[in-house]
Amino acid sequence: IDLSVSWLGLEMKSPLYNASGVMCRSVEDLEAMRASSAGALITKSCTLEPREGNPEPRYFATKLGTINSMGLPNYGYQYYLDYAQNYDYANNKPLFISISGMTLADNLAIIKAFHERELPCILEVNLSCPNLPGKPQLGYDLPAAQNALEKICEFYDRPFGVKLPPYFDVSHFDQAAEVFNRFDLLKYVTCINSVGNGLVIDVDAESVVIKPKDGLGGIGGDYVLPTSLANVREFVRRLPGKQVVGCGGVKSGAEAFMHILAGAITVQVGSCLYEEGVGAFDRIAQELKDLMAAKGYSKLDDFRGKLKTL
Ligand SMILES: O=C(O)c1[nH]c(=O)[nH]c(=O)c1I
Repeated sequence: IDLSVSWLGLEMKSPLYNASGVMCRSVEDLEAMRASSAGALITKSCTLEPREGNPEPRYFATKLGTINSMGLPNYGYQYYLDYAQNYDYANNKPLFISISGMTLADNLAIIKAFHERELPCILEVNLSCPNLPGKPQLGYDLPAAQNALEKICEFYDRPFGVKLPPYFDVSHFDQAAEVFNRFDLLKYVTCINSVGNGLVIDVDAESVVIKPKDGLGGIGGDYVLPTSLANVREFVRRLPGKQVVGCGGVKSGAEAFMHILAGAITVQVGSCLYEEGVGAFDRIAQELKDLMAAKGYSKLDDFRGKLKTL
């Protein structure tokens, strides 16, 4: 059974890697990801300056998934640029860099800094952080997203990706795809980021479970699987010549299989990785292999994008 993926001029031994934000803020985290059986690794979204993030508690897990309002805690883009400059690309799995500047100017400055160094890492522009009080996310302001992509593509001349929020209306899939199809160098989209501004309530305490935003936070885990699968399938249909990375609700081989069946080129693990640790990559990969063997598939292309309709 072959789980390898070739895309963006990269080779991955496994389609599985971390969702940005999970196990990727510190060098220790990134080194744990690099040492794991994940096929790639992506850094925590970074800003121009280091950020503490929101007050704690800012993350909480339930039986069905997670809620977070981290508030973009990160060590600042230079920390990740240093990691990217010292990374041994020839002998390691692919490295992705997530960027989530607080302003367009910040985003452009960070991207310029990476561009100048002509590193093999792939940039992923986060259009969808839902947890910055008072800051609407670009993913839900398509004219602003288009403007940002235009400004980036004025100078950035290498393949890159974007991290998208979930969309829920078919007209939004159409409108978003119309924007993304304008940019040839935008080679992939990652669907989805957390489902924004959910509210988890603790009945015993009669209280919310996280401090920021009076308890509102991005939802991940089992809660979001149908939404993430829909976003993958709808964007695969609408973005010819681009790839879609599946993210949301992956906790076993079955969900990884679903995402690939829906058309995903690779599959990210967030909530499950946060709760289980890097062993999740070995377990999920084995479960995926077992499922493929039972179905008579020997490689991912045997079933990728072949979801049947009725
Ligand atoms: O609160 C966060 O740091 C965060 N949390 C998320 O669930 N998605 C994001 O893109 C971000 I930047």
